[in-house]
Amino acid sequence: MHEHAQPLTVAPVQKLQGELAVPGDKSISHRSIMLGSLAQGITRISNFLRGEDNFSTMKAFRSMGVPIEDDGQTVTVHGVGLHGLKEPGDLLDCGNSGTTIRLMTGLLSGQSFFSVLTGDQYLRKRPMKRVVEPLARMGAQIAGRGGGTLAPLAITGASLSGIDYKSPIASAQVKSALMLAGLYAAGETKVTEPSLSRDHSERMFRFFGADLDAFSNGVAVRGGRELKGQEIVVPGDISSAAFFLVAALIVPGSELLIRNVGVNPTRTGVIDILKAMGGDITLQDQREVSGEPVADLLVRSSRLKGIEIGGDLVPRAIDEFPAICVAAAVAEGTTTIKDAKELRVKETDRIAAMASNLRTVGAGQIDETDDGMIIQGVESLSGGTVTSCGDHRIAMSLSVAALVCKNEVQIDDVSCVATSFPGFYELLAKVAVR
Ligand SMILES: O=C(O)C1=C[C@@H](OP(=O)(O)O)[C@@H](O)[C@H](O)C1
Ligand SMILES: C=C(OP(=O)(O)O)C(=O)O
Repeated sequence: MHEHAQPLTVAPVQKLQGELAVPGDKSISHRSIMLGSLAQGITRISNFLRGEDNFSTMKAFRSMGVPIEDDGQTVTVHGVGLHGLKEPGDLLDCGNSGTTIRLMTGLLSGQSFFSVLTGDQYLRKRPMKRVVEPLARMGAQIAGRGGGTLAPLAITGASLSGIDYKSPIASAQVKSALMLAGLYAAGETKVTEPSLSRDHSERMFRFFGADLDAFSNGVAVRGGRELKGQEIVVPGDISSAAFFLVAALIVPGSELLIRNVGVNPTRTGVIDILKAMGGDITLQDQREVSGEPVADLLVRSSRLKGIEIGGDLVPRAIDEFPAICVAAAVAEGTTTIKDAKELRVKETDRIAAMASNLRTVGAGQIDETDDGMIIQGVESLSGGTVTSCGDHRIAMSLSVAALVCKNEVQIDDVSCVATSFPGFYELLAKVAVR
């Protein structure tokens, strides 16, 4: 929980109607600051996500001597070149952001200085061995709590050599950490994944002129080539749009047009899943912006049915499972989620958090498994007092569930929503008919 907990009561709605645009993509916003900082020349970023996680990344680069301005419209990064970062004078605090700490661990491994990465109480519990271990094989010198598996992580810059890494998990954070280290490594750094995770790093590396090959299940980066500053327009975050997709599907009589959403195929698992459940979602005006596919999403309320979700779909929808659980809770029949063990090591254990909170608001039978859960849908939910567990996606998912509860839902702390979706409740109020 944040220092100042912000409890909130969410009441049911009649329906959702209208148009909205969700804020910029979190993953792409992080990467635009990182590559912009390492590039030569200026990078201008519009629709940058002004969420706490991205501010953590911004602050870290500022404290390594990168001038970054934000006039409220455009973020301007004055790149210092591949070898222009300066030793930070203090700890780099990554706050709640797994993406910041894991990508920075890779990036900092190949610098010529010492740095220490830490984060909040949740981040300091999340597994770091997944990046520390392959980076150590490249020659990185990283020490940390728990035998180097937990933050804070202390990194002594070292000279790195490329490796051919077969990652046991489909994780864009692991892949991207090695890609960033690869920019500084001798030879080629290759990462193969069990199934392709989000490929924003691959796309942005190419956009900035890095030397890389992307293939169906991974990427190879060759270091040394300077990057060039770019103009980046960040698409809306499909992970944020997901809350409105689920909300409009489950509240009868709703219709929403969500404009300007990133629909990179490595991220559209949530659309595939909701459509397979019977959801009426249409992609309109598909286009490409800064090397990323974008569309407007039209969603109409639908009678959903339970399905089985597993395999390659899971990494393509990893952050949307809390919202998908809400859809499953009011769908007809059984939804089975498997191959999703990664959900247990996010900001909180998202399997346990959703199972227990949904039970509290009157969901049907929910059984947790090691790598997922089995949810029996019910006609309607009742309401009650739930906990966000300090996790932004849990807070927003429970807020969506509240829209179809018979009674109000009290959430203990929604301050965490600012991590990825500042303005979420204002947008919800804008399209809610009460
Ligand atoms: O690379 C990224 O920007 C992200 C990768 C995913 O994490 P993993 O790499 O741990 O799957 C995702 O859950 C996270 O929100 C953002
Ligand atoms: C898991 C998430 O982010 P991170 O790993 O960057 O903390 C998320 O945003 O749902």
